[in-house]
Amino acid sequence: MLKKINPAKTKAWQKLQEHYALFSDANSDRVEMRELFRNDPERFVKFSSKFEDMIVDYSKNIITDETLELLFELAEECGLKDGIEAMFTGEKINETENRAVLHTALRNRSNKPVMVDGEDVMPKINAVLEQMKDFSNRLSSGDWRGCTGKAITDIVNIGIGGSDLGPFMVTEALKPYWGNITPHFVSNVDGTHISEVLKKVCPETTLFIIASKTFTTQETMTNAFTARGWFLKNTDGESDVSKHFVAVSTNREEVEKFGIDPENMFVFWDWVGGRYSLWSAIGLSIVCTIGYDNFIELLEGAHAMDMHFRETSLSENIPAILAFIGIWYNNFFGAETEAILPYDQYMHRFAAYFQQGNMESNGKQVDRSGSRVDYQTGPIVWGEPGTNGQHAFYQLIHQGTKPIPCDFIAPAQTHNPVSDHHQKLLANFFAQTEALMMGKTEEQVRRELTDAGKTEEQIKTLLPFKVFPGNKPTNSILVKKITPRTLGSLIAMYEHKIFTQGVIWNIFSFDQWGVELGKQLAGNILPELTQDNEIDTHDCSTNGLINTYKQMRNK
Ligand SMILES: O=P(O)(O)OC[C@H]1O[C@@H](O)[C@@H](O)[C@@H](O)[C@@H]1O
Repeated sequence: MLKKINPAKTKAWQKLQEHYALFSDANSDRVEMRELFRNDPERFVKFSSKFEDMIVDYSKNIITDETLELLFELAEECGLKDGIEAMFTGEKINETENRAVLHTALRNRSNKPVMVDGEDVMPKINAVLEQMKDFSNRLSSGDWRGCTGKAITDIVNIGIGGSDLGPFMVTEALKPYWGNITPHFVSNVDGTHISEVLKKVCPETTLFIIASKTFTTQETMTNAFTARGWFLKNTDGESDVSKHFVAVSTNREEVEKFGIDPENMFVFWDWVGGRYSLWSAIGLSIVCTIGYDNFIELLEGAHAMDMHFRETSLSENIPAILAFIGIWYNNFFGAETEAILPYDQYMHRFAAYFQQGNMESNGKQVDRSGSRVDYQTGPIVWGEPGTNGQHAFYQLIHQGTKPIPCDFIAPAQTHNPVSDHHQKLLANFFAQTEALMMGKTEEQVRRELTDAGKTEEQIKTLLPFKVFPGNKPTNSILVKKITPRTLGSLIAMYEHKIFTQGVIWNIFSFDQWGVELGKQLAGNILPELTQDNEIDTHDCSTNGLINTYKQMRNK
């Protein structure tokens, strides 16, 4: 089990707090990155790690050897190493749901046994993989026929949260690997989402994958029933449903109730968390889109990162180091957010994916003993692909008042070598991380303005606005190319970063009770919306909004 240690009460935490004074804004002699770089030409070599075709450069952080040493001490005091073993060996570390956490078993390509409740889970994982392989081969070869004998050309994954974000992000990131099946994704209960997707597909050649761990999620079931209604309206009869609807779930009973043949059901298990489920049967839409072999490459890449995370000492451990640096800013510099900035258009959903990964996992205020924490936990995670972000929100990162550590991610090789686009893209990547670190001093600005022929008066007026403080931290993650394997490693790297932080913050990262309340209340309100009568069962704001909505919808 994970230890229950208040990180803020550890010796390392106290030392980190003292150490922070060196870098604090309150210290007029503070140590800044510019100086650290000036004093150590080896800083890049020292503070970067290679992993297969990936390099993670964390040298542009406000850290010294001592900072990392203290963070390693913190991790040791909090029992990180034992925690990692507990997760990999199937201990029920998701205590509030009494579940193991074994997304790593789903990509355990060594096939060594992983035991849960005395049972090796590998045979059943492999059996589902075979079923996914067979199914996707039948789809792409045209062996699986729709109701009028035509081959399937489009799949629609209906799911939400973990049953949508992972497959959507991965299929987008790996678009260059698509075969002859086009994927579509419907998640939002807003009827616009399904309506727009249904406009693009033809019932005879479309297969719906209803993806839901519980098979009770309101949004997914509503969209699934709408899809079934649309399909039946446009074809002839109930019997055809089996050729056009398959399910991915842990809940056989509900799948059968919906009318999906259990033969067409792909199972997974309660030890797969929703937001960690793309490696399970939830990845069916990925398999159908990029092919089974590429999906296996994705699993292989993740497995390689798993091994690295499990077996490498903390001082060389990439996910752990990223986690420690995150804690450093979150808990000592008071950073509230982190940006993930992929310089790769195909990865445009990567930040959104890890927004859920991070915020649902570590958005917790109660520690593992059930007490309110007295320190900050999970950061707000956000981001957009470069260079679009540069023209939108980088201003605040450069010159705003909030510290925002950023991860820059880019491939050295593009799938679309169009003239010099990629060099321009990467020039921006490198320039931004350099500018964020170096900033622009008063002296530089003064020289520039003098060279531009400005008067002393003009220089004085403009100077404060044109100075960049710099000292803004970034991690740079450069991969050779975005392949299924590299993507698998990248995702696993961030997953383990989240895990590491959760262990140290002494919170449970694998439950999500916080999403329940809204669901419950929506369930109470829905029947109140069916009639036009005035409602007075809530607070005056909620009553007022509901009653105004009822008036508006009728006029
Ligand atoms: O896969 P199902 O059960 O439909 O859940 C979909 C999503 O629901 C949300 O409320 C969260 O709990 C997510 O973690 C989950 O991925």
